[in-house]
Amino acid sequence: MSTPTIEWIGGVDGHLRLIDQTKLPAETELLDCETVDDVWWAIRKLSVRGAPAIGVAAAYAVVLATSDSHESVKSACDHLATSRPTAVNLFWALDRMRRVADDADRDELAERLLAEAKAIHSEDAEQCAAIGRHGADLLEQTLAKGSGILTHCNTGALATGGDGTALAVLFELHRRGFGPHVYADETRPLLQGSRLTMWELTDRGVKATLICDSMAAQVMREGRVAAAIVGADRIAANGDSANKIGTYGVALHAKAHGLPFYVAAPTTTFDLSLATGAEIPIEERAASEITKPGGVMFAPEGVEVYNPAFDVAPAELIAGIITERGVINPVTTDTVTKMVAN
Ligand SMILES: CSC[C@H]1O[C@H](OP(=O)(O)O)[C@H](O)[C@@H]1O
Repeated sequence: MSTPTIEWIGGVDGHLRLIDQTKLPAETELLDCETVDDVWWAIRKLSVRGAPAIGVAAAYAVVLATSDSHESVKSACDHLATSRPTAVNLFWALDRMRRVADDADRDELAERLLAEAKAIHSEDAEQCAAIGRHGADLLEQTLAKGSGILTHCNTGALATGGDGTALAVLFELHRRGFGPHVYADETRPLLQGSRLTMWELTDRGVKATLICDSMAAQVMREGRVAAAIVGADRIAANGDSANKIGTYGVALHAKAHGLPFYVAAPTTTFDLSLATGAEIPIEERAASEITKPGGVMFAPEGVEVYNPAFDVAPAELIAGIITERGVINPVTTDTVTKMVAN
């Protein structure tokens, strides 16, 4: 992927440039965000999406506020926090920006904010690389070369400030000559798997097969995959992990077929203030994403719709959580806290 998912253009008076992911794979359209609200809408519409990428984009958005006043920075952070509720990286990144603003004098505010946003971005890229290495080490030890590995949604460069989380592991396995065969769930209703993951895997030359979400159990039953690996949007202190809707089903299917189910996420995706996944806020999105995607009528007008964007895989279904610091296994409050707490 030659075009960066997220790029700051210019200096403190610059702007944020994003790939508009709602237009992929048909076209690679760039979105130039000049205001905080431009980024708010980009996050809300999933022009930029994926827990780490949302955090990085929000950090840069704070720089777009009229950053010569602390009050404008505070209101920008408060506004951005209302864009989407589940990915904890958004709130973690905004808190980091608030702390810098609190510590900065007025005449250095803009420079300090831009430096912090760039640091959040580069740190995420390093975390992605480390997750890729730790995950590839683990799967090389536990799976036969050339194994099929199932994944759900999109967790690559499009979802992060670097090479991805679960996809970073698959990219690293590919680089090492392990030859993974990736089975990618299309991931209804917004099709991040078919539109984005297949785009990224194809671009990198990774062997990949697209399946409907409803096919995951059969693919496992036929022995086509030896494991599943997914990302996360918020992980509670006991290891319960919120991720794209359908992930809980993948975890249950993996358990039923005796296959390991892994989660890959940076420590910035953990929320130790929540004891269990029951407390994770789950975003509900518009009915039209199901009934009229792209304006095409898929259901009668006015039907009742339930559209949660995420679900929670309980820790007991997770074989290991791959972080930039190493693998959490077994997944318990004790092991999570030991790995994640600073
Ligand atoms: C690397 S985190 C990616 C994570 O975010 C996705 O959700 P969305 O596309 O709605 O932002 C999905 O849960 C992925 O696993």
